[in-house]
Amino acid sequence: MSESSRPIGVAVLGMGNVGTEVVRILTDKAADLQARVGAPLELRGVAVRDTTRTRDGVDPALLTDDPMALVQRDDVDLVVELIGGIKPARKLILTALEGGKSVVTANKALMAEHAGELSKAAEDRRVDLYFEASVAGAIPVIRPLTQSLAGDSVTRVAGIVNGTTNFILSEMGESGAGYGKVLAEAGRLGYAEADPTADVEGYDAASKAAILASIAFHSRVTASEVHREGITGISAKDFDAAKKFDCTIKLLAICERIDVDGEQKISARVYPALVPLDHPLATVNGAFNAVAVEAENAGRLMFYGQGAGGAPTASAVLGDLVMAARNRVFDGRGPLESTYAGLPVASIDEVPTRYYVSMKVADVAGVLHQVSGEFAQRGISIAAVRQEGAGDDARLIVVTHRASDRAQSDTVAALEKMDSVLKVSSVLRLEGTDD
Ligand SMILES: NC(=O)c1ccc[n+]([C@@H]2O[C@H](COP(=O)([O-])OP(=O)(O)OC[C@H]3O[C@@H](n4cnc5c(N)ncnc54)[C@H](O)[C@@H]3O)[C@@H](O)[C@H]2O)c1
Ligand SMILES: N[C@@H](CCO)C(=O)O
Ligand code: NA
Repeated sequence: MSESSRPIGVAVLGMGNVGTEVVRILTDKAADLQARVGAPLELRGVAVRDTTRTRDGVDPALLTDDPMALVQRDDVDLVVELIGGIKPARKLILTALEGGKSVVTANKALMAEHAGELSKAAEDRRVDLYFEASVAGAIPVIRPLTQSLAGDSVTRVAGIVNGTTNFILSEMGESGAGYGKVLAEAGRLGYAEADPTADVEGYDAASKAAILASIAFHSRVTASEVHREGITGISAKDFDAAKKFDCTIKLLAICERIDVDGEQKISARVYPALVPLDHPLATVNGAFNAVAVEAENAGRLMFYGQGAGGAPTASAVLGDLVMAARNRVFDGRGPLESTYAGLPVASIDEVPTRYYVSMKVADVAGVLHQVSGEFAQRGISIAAVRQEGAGDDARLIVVTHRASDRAQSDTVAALEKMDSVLKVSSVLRLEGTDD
């Protein structure tokens, strides 16, 4: 062995759903990993909250409740951060990078807010910062975007990037199962975040959208710039309504380059939307994720697989770990952060969307005319109207063609004020269609 194939010291921070699987694979596959890296990966320590708890297959001597001391050890070359959240993860990663150690993380919340600071620290010390596991678990999306498509121009990245909400929506759509029960099951299966509000309110998907938009469009987009709506307002009634239009409901993350009055902007948005049953995303169920990428020369690419869960996510972490370790051995480096395009983020108001509006109306002559008049006044063309029920149960469902989201939401606000519209019961956007 050459001098460069000295063992690579690895520190793992956090031993929850993902950390446990990473440690297992590091141990079980040590020989294969060594062959792929060109040097042995040696686990120097595992930071946990409770060092007194025994953990299968882990030497208790490796456990520590002082992650900062572990990160600073001279014999640690690579740090794998799997604690999650901003504190203490940000400081630990910064310390590692500043100390000349490469970092692998699955932390989308952190990468979506602090990518600039962390990338700079990595560049200053010429070390790697990899985060494939932070978006869509096992599915390779970061590396295809930052490396395979580095010579193309990406126009759109869109799909299902949150396993927990997709699991909940799939169950609600198929069996009509109650929301709370399905969410608890998602937690038990290791899909949900430590605080599942991040999943169901769309924060997790918004973080992923920010990461995807940043790397796809060579700009910097943070989670707070992503328009975000969660799934807590979605009910069985919405699914019934969706079925009538041959659609299902999915929480989508959409990142696009759009033209706003001649200016190129980024639209990054997360919301539950109607998706036609014959669209590829409609059949992505459970904790599976799917990401469609459109690029000027490559055309359309689809990525599909397990977007959450300990072992699938650990697969992506290990992929990054092998890359970072090989770079140590062979003195290479992964791609740097690329933000040269510096595109601004569009407001949701500027984005062309399609709306589905279901309302309870007074069963009197002229209601349809009044309602369609509100859409027409704002230049919105109607694609379909359905009248259902009669008397106290008279309902009107309108599906529009594409128009600015501002015009659509203003129309809904106007409908809510009309005497003949008793209640706007459901408003959803419609995606996965051309018009
Ligand atoms: N679970 C998934 O499916 C999944 C998928 C992709 C990415 N991720 C990301 O991976 C990361 C970890 O997720 P997880 O599901 O394993 O979470 P988890 O809550 O199961 O694990 C986190 C672990 O970190 C430990 N911890 C907290 N503070 C600590 C500290 N100061 N020192 C040492 N340990 C500490 C906790 O005790 C816990 O065991 C998060 O950033 C998450 O967003 C998770
Ligand atoms: N909580 C996340 C984990 C994967 O990033 C999800 O459900 O998708
Ligand atoms: Na991934």
